[in-house]
Amino acid sequence: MLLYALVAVLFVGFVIRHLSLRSKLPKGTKWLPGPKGVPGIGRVWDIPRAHSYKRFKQWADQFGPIYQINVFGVNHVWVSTDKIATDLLVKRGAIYSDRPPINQLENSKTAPEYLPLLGYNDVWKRQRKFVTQIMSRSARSAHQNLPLHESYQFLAELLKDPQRYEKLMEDYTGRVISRLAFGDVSVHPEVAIHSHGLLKAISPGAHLTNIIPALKRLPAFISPWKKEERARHTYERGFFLQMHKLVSGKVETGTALSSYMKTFLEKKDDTGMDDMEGAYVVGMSGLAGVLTTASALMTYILAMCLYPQWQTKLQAEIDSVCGDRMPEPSDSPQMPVLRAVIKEIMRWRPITPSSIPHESTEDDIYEGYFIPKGTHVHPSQWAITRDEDMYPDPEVFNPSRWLEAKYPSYQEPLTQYPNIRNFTTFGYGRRICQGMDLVEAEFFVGIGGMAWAANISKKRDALGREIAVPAHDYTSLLISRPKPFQFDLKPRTEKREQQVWDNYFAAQRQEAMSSATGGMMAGIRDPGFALEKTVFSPGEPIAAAA
Ligand code: HEM
Repeated sequence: MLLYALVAVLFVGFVIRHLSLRSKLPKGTKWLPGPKGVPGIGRVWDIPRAHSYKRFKQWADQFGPIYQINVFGVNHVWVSTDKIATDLLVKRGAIYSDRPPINQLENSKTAPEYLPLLGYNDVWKRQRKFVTQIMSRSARSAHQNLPLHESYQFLAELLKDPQRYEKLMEDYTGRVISRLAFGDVSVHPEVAIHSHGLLKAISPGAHLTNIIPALKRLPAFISPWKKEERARHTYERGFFLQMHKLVSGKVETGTALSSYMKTFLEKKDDTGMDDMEGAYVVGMSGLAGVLTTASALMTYILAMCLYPQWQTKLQAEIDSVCGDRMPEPSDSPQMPVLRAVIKEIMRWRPITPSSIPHESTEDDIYEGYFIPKGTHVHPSQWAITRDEDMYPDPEVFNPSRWLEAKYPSYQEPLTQYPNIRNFTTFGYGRRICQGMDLVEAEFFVGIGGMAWAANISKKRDALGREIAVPAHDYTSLLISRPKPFQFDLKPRTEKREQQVWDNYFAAQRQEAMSSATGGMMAGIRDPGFALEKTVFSPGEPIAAAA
């Protein structure tokens, strides 16, 4: 009975909100086109929980590159070209940089916790400033070698056990970010656990609260969502605090490795943040860096199964530029094909296809259309990367579109372009992703390394027939990835396999030596990692070096 009364009150609330929104159209302006709905709930029944971005793209095809839709009393604007997204979110960034609330979380806009989810307020400003500083410091420092260092272990593990690719990719990106954030590689499994927890909490498709905002007002004792969120949050908070304590202890004894947390502790007075906020902003950087980057590595395998000609072209470039060795970041200007494959992966299968919405803080008029304050603006990555004027035959994985002048997306010089910086899939304006430099380095050696080391192809069944690989069977959380599929991954040659292992053992030796001298890699050995070589006898290169 209580529940029915609540639902009735909420419904009336929606209708009133809907009608008051409709009545405020300024003179001489019009509403954006869009699918019509029922007062109060809008068009909610027509939005699927899985892959809703495909429905939003269909509506873009019908109503144009900018349209609006009401969902539970909130005005949503969907943008499907890079130009309109830039006009609104970059050029008018002063009024389009707020975030909508995430209803599953408590106070996501104001609590000094998750930087990407904060409103456009002073908490966001100080956190963003701090992250800009640590990211640019770390990009300039020796930390940029970490992806290369970690890629050696990643490739060795992948050759040994390719079907564990999802876990191995998360391990790779998790190790890099755990070293950067905490100077401690051993915590990467826990960083991954918290990344999955937060991803589920903020994904529209995972919790009804994120679709029906009013459910947030249900008292805790009848809300399973609140119970789940409190448990998740307490667990995560404990981890961030534990990392803060651990690094503080090491700073005091002079044994802390360089890390975002160490920088925070040293510069705390300048940051305007207290310990809890500092622990969160560092921890959040860690969580942002695991699942996003790993998703694109998974798409690389899928793309190579479906478009093997690009593996051949990529390997030809690698062999001609690098000879026998693995690609390294300094090879980048000579490797446009590798950069084009990376960029095409991000275009073909955007990692956050539904996009991360901005919220407007003032009424606005765009080309005669009225966009009221409080509108949730979605720069639809799925649609923008399928804009046929910019990307002809958008469903085809075609890195040539970045390499040949006949394509609209082509840019010169090829020593510099294509690159992924500021690409639509990293968002827009004042809220653009802060991890782009790191991601670029991780992709270059992670994807370049896979192409250098291994041949990927469709798997064959016992009768020698190829097992089909679905071109788009992706998960439906905010960060999307291909659902597990079967493939074959084999070393390109025996010699290459040997080199993968040699690189791996050399990296281990470097860590051991660095550890002994207290250098940058000191203490970064992963205590949980015990990789055994399958083809060559384990430990051989280490013994040879000793
Ligand atoms: C391929 C990997 C990644 C993708 C596709 C990605 C994508 C995005 C997107 C779409 C946004 C929202 C932008 C907007 O609102 O307009 C964002 C924000 C953010 N990203 Fe990334 N990201 C990636 C990796 C990373 C990494 C590795 C880090 C850090 C180590 C990171 C840190 C952040 C932060 C801190 C924000 C919040 C910025 C703000 O709200 O002011 N991201 N990212």
